Amino acid sequence: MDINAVNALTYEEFLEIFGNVVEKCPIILAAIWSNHPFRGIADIEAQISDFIDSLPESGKEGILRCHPDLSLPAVSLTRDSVDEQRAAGLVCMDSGERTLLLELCARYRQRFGFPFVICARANSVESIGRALRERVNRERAQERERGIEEVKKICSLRLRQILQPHAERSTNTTKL
Ligand SMILES: NC(=O)N[C@H]1NC(=O)NC1=O
Repeated sequence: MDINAVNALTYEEFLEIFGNVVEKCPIILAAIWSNHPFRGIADIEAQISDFIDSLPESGKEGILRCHPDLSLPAVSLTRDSVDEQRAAGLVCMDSGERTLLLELCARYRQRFGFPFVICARANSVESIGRALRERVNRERAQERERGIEEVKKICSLRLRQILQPHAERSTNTTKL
């Protein structure tokens, strides 16, 4: 889909196609629709990023809370999340690795009050495990910002998946 096709969409169609580029936050896309026509993919991305940056801390934490924990059963995930977690190799983990990851995610959520968010497509089971062990010990403000950076990476790849579906993307399957 090119940018002219995007700009020709109705609001409802736009939301249907792009509504989940920030996980379960269609309101962000509903908001940036006010500024269309868009100049290109970078423009859409910048507008989403600016909108997120303009939110208070509670709003940013709200966005993080819309993300599922890694490694949950596929039935409770959006299609996008399932594909991303598969790309990182999270669906191939053995039960020991899964239990460890879930425990670390629970510890993180308990400490910060929002889930651990990382761009799965840019990582492997191994690097996700490493990042979790490191990030669980950080400060809340630091993790709020880091989580939002990861949300933006996820968003960028989801936008490219829609607008440039044939471009190459990284997939990793390394073990924990
Ligand atoms: N918790 C978390 O990081 N979730 C996600 N990461 C990603 O790339 N897709 C997700 O749903």
